[in-house]
Amino acid sequence: MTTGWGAQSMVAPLRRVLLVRPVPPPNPDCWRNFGYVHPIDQERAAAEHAALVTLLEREGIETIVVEPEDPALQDAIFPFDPVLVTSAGAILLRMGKELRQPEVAALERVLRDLGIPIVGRIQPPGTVEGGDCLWLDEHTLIVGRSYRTNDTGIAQLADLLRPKAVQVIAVDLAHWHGPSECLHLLSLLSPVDTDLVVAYLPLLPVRLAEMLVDRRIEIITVPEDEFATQAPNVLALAPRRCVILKENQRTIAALERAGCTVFVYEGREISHNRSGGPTCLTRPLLRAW
Ligand SMILES: NC(=O)NCCC[C@H](N)C(=O)O
Repeated sequence: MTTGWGAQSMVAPLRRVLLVRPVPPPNPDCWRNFGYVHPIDQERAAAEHAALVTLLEREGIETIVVEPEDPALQDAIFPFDPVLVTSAGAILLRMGKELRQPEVAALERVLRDLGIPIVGRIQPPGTVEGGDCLWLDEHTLIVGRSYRTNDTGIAQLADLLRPKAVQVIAVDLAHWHGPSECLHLLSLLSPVDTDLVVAYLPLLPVRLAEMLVDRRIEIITVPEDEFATQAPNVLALAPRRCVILKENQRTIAALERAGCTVFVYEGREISHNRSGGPTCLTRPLLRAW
């Protein structure tokens, strides 16, 4: 078993990762409250999730897989969002989507059991979701100001990270389809190497697009039709070794042309129905070179 924690990178080799199994829904109609696309097929969700865990384990990554006790936590399968893991320990975030707020306490218990120190937490009225947090390098965290992540939350996060020599840079996200739909910064972009990202350019904040150019980071652009199937949400297992939803064929081909080894998974239930890709389905606990 690996020990340690710290993941101030999106691309350093993934050593240890947390996943949360889909818990059977409390009633057949709950998908509507969560804003899902269609009713939940629990059997399929469980099978897709298990296949993703197997994929990661085959790559030699230590997986920690937990299941929530509370059936109301349907979105808990996205453990990327309630917590940020720094080299010093975990920062508990505060969810902008109210139905997801109890996930933070549930993950806090898991982290404590794993012996990972809690080094800070976002307090009300602040909100920050992990999906809006992007490590550009270990000293630079880009945070999307979205319907889920507010100014107070970003200011608190900056205060927590400043003593750890991390600069927080906020970028505004667009309205897109409004607050009822989930649009995180990581819905728009994923790093796959220190000098390569996959991104849907039309919605990318200009400040971030300019930072990529300044840093000479190459951009693989996601085509219009693959934005809908979450092609910009790609999980790097290591530089140029990544996981993406299988239907994104043109983005996969572009990644391969750029020298990436690409692993695919099926996510009709765990990703498309619930609007979250492989980054959201995993919470890296340790990334280390
Ligand atoms: N980081 C992510 O983009 N997470 C996806 C979360 C989707 C979930 N249904 C939500 O609305 O929060």
